[in-house]
Amino acid sequence: MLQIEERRDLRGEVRVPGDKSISHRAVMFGAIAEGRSRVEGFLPGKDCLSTIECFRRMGVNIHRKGPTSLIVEGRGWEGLQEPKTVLDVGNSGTTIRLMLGVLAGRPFHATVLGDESIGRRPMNRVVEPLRLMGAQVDGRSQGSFTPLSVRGGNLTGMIHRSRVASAQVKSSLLLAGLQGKGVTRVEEPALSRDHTERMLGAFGVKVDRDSPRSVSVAGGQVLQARDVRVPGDISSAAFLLVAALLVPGSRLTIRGVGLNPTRTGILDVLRRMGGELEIHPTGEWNGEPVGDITVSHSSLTAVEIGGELIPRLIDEIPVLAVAATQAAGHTVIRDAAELKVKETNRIAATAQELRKLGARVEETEDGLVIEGKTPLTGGPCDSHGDHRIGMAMAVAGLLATGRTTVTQAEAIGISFPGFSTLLEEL
Ligand SMILES: O=C(O)C1=C[C@@H](OP(=O)(O)O)[C@@H](O)[C@H](O)C1
Ligand SMILES: C=C(OP(=O)(O)O)C(=O)O
Repeated sequence: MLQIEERRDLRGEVRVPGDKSISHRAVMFGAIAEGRSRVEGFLPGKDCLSTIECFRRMGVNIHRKGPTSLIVEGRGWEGLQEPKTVLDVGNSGTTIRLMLGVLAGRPFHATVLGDESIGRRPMNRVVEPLRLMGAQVDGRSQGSFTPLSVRGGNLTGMIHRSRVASAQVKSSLLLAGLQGKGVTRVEEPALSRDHTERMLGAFGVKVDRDSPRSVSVAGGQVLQARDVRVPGDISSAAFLLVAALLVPGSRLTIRGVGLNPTRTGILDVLRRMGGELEIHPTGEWNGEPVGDITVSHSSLTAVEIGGELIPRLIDEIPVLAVAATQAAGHTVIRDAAELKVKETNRIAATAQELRKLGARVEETEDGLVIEGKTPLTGGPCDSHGDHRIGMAMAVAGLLATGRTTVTQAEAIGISFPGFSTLLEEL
């Protein structure tokens, strides 16, 4: 259980752990590449450790050289081996969906499963197109849910028009497409995070950005090993940004944060709300922009958000809702139905937990309406086993009067190991 006391002035200069999306891809792409890749700044969160374990089970040697440093001995596509035991992705949607794209083209059988939460998340969004490309996939409810059983095959490229803006779907199909005949193109309703496109490029793959919402790869391409330096995770930084905006007297600098424009929706919205944020780009690490962010306590006003902005801040919505409780007016979040199929139903969990502290939050079909400014009163909350809900409630606890407790707080280690220690040090 995490205990949080009301705080004054969060001050200092910090770094956040490595980007989760980029860490997963560094391990996977390193594993299927030819040669040895070194990864620095890797996120040692539980989800990324699940990715390491799954690829080890396919015969890939991955050496941990320290908490955030790895060597991946790539085996090339052909070198991946049939796993002798199940591939357990734990709580990680990114691991399972991207790995299914890899498995779809491998000439062996694999059984894939995860925890209870993974068992509720829709897999048909990747299973159906992968079947159309030629993979054999079966599983619970006709392969819509884990456990899944995959026998990879000879794949043929296809054009897939995704109903959802999902980087996991896009990445899975591109990974399958690289192993298939012909071209695979993925079109999405709005641009989702593009780390796969950027990192495949860095590994020597030709990726065509046909239009802002459409990307394609030709099959038969090989990845060449390369070293990856992982920027700090802007999704983790978001918790500290919101905390510093809301706690009076705060001023905080976060260094070395990824500033990929497909991920910076949270910065745009916090600024629109009146948040004082200074953003200093410092360079590019393997095709990913990086910089420092300084944030100061600010008074906020409500905003309405939806449309193409949503995929650019999808994981930040629970903590954005915390910010909205302190913004004057009604904050309206729409077009975010995808939140219902994350680790938990994040629309319901955010509303339920924030209300426990006195927030005025209404659930809608595809989002939330939050009324501010509302004083929060400390009390017992629960993470629902969802790291982002746990951290959002911890941030709420920093401004709520008295003491807030968060049960099932161990979930935070999925993406932000050291979160509570870092908060204490500020
Ligand atoms: O590709 C990725 O690394 C991710 C994509 C997003 O999911 P969807 O692709 O389901 O939107 C995001 O919510 C998740 O945390 C990580
Ligand atoms: C949704 C998330 O991750 P995943 O889909 O990889 O489980 C997240 O980290 O918020």
